[in-house]
Amino acid sequence: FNNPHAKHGRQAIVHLFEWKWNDIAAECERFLAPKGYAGVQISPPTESILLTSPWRPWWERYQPISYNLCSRSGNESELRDMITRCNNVGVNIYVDAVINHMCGAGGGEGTHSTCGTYFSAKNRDFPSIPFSGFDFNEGKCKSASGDIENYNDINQVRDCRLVSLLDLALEKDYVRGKVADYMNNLIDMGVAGFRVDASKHMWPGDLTVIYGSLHNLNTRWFNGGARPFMFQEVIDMGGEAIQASDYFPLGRVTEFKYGAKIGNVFRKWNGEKLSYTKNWGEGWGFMPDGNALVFIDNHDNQRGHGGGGSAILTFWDARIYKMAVAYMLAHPYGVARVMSSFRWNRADDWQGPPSHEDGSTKDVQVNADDTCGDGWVCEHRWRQITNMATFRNVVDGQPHSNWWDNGNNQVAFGRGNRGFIVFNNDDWHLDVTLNTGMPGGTYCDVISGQRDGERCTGKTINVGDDGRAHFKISNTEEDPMVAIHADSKL
Ligand SMILES: O=C(/C=C/c1ccc(O)c(O)c1)N[C@@H](Cc1ccc(O)cc1)C(=O)NCCCOc1c(-c2ccc(O)c(O)c2)oc2cc(O)cc(O)c2c1=O
Ligand SMILES: [Ca+2]
Repeated sequence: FNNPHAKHGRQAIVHLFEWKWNDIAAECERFLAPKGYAGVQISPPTESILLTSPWRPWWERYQPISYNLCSRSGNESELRDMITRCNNVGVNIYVDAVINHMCGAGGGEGTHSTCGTYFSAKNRDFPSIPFSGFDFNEGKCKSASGDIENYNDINQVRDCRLVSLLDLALEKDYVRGKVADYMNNLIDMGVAGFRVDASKHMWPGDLTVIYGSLHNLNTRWFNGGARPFMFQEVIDMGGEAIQASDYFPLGRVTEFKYGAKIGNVFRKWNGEKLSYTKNWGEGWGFMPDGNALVFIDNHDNQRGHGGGGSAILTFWDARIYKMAVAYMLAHPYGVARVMSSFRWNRADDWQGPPSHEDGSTKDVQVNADDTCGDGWVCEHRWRQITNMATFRNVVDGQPHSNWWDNGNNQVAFGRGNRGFIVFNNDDWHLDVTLNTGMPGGTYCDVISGQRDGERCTGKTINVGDDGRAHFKISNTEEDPMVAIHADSKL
């Protein structure tokens, strides 16, 4: 369950948060495949409650009311079409699976759902699946309110309602069967795996049984016997009864400490310095490399709450955000996920995706310069990030090597003989000759530009036969970093 089944040596996953299926399909063909992204994490594809107060918040999709594949992003046939088109160009699809709960207990009853299916929250009645009152944990939860009140009581965290969300009784064969049917339907369509939402709130034993009943991946696109890639969302910043390691036997786990620490390092908060990251990875207390799914920000903590607090870097802090994403993509630790966001009014962090008056999601607008518009941020399309996704592919398998630092916030490191990156996060010039470990030759910097035939559109770096090169990076540059790799050599 730890293998993303990436194709053609591709490495990075992109979370196309709230994108419609038709836009994702187009993006796979026109951008993600050509640029070498490995796959896409898509928003929950199931029918959810339809909330109007506040107006269509992004988190309504995390309140399922049926397993009909009909949502803000499109219907079942659009989903099938997108999965097929992305798979056909070697871009995998990973589904955000919300299987811990249904909608909030106060969700009311009726057909206020994304596809008009009837449900009743107060009667815990979801006839489309069907789930009835017997299929929820009401009786099992021992807290006074029925909601989780104490995060150090592991029984409450698993068996009580997370912020009033109706909690599924996943120890029941019937419920396990319905959840597995939902996931197997998607596997048979061709998805490569799942991001499992709110995993902290489900017993590992129940998840073990559910994952055990999942089909192998569709052999139209994957090798026989391929098991779905599973990565569990577990917000573990330390200090709670539940540990990320409880979920290691189930697949990869989100490492929330990664984004929190790297945010402090690049913001230079709490005395952190870039030169301290010489032993980045397990040396910083993160989970073992083979268990980790890493990211700078995610859909929840980019809004300032969730795992990581105010240190989390986002597209709002563009200059140091690009440095942190570049660092993540250059470093060998973990499976890397790049966030792709939409803009919202900072005071209204509940806001959903760019949409029309009727609440329907707007198409993604792609500009002539390959950036996005109309509220879509498309961080994954920013040249510095895209080129570093390519860097990660080119250096795959090469060890972290040739570390240098100035004892403060200027550092450099290589990946064997296939890549090298230099950062200047100090308030003064960087001007130094370093051993890159790379073959002599002329290389294009892939941050300020890239190789275009026999010329560089950005900076040019000359590496001597001794592997040494001279780097000059002013602290006032737009992007105070330089990266070269085997495929950017003239
Ligand atoms: O802010 C939010 C939504 C956050 C959210 C949504 C999806 C996620 O995957 C996630 O990690 C967070 N939701 C708002 C509004 C809200 C939504 C539903 C509800 O019943 C009550 C309120 C909010 O203020 N939520 C309370 C704080 C965030 O508490 C939530 C967490 C959560 C937060 C911290 C933890 O350590 C943790 O283990 C779980 O997970 C969710 C998972 C869901 O599938 C749906 C949710 O509503 C939530 C969720 O509310
Ligand atoms: Ca639960």
